[in-house]
Amino acid sequence: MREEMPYGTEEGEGEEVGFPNNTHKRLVVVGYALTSKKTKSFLQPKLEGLARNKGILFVAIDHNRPLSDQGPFDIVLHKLSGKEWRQILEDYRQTHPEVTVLDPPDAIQHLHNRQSMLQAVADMNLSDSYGKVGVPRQLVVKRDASSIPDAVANSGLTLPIVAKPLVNDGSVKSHELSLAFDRYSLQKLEPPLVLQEFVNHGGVLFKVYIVGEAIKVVRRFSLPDVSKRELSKTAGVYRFPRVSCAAASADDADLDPGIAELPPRPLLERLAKELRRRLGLRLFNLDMIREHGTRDRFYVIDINYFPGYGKMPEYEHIFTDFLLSLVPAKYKKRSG
Ligand SMILES: Nc1ncnc2c1ncn2[C@@H]1O[C@H](COP(=O)(O)OP(=O)(O)OP(=O)(O)O)[C@@H](O)[C@H]1O
Ligand SMILES: O=P(O)(O)O[C@H]1[C@H](OP(=O)(O)O)[C@@H](OP(=O)(O)O)[C@@H](O)[C@@H](O)[C@@H]1OP(=O)(O)O
Ligand SMILES: [Mg+2]
Ligand SMILES: [Mg+2]
Repeated sequence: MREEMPYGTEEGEGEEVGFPNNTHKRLVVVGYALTSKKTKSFLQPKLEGLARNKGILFVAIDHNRPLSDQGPFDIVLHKLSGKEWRQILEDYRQTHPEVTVLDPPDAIQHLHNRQSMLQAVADMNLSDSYGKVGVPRQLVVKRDASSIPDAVANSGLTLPIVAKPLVNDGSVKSHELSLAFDRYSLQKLEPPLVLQEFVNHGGVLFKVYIVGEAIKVVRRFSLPDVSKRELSKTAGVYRFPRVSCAAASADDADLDPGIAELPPRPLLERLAKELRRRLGLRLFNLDMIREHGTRDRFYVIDINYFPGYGKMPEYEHIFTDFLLSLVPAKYKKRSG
């Protein structure tokens, strides 16, 4: 914790800090290591402003200086790739057990492979009166693209198939997905790949954002359904752009209620709670779809670490409350 001057004496601290006069406050210091794109989308003025009012200060981590020489931090927030950075964080966690590192690098690493990413969902086998949550059937092809047609036939996977790079490291390439209408065309793609059954879902997906215990769901436009007729008439593999990320929100669209209805809250609560535990993560989102024609059959198709929270409604309130929930009560601003 950093000890601060009494309220009002520090330049630029403004009138909104809200600590009583003549008392010392302790700021919760959050060091962040994010790409410039992420910093821009996440650390928006409305977040920094609200955070400051609540006694939270965001400080950029300087990559040219040892982490231990910086801070002291209460929390380290990060989304950077690379082995070197992971090692720096692991060492820092060992030497600074009092600092909350969001999230542990090895837990994040688990999401860097599209096969292991969904394993926790498959293992859960979640099914209750609110619905059933699974993952689409999938097959991993490590090498040798020429083996794909036979592998697909033997696995019983049905077409169309979504081909996704096995490695999900945030690179542009790791988001280059294709939709294949016949199994022979898949030979054109470059393994390592995950081949996943395409599940018709009415062209709308649910982004389920998780911040600690908080959950927010939004609708996004997604790939349209593929009819049997269309499938029988089409061949080839088609690259498709980053639909879910680029697509406009589908929250205000005039949609078929059977497609647009959000997944039941109790189901999401259970799913999120269990995934937080199994993945050891507190900051992630899920892409979830409802099988078209069903009311309660859901699939998780993607999990992302530290996603675009800037697009989550009320993220600034949710995130600041979450950060405060991580520090001991004595540091929190007293209300009233
Ligand atoms: N099994 C599937 N069935 C139907 N549609 C799918 C399936 N898998 C992916 N999609 C569609 O393709 C989009 C991209 O897939 P996915 O979310 O796995 O990729 P990503 O590159 O990890 O995306 P993000 O930008 O969310 O990280 C999904 O948002 C959805 O529209
Ligand atoms: O671009 P945004 O900030 O919105 O966030 C996207 C984020 O990009 P960034 O972390 O590089 O910024 C992506 O991460 P990488 O796969 O590239 O690691 C991935 O998590 C997307 O799902 C996020 O979009 P969302 O799922 O929230 O729509
Ligand atoms: Mg996705
Ligand atoms: Mg993803």
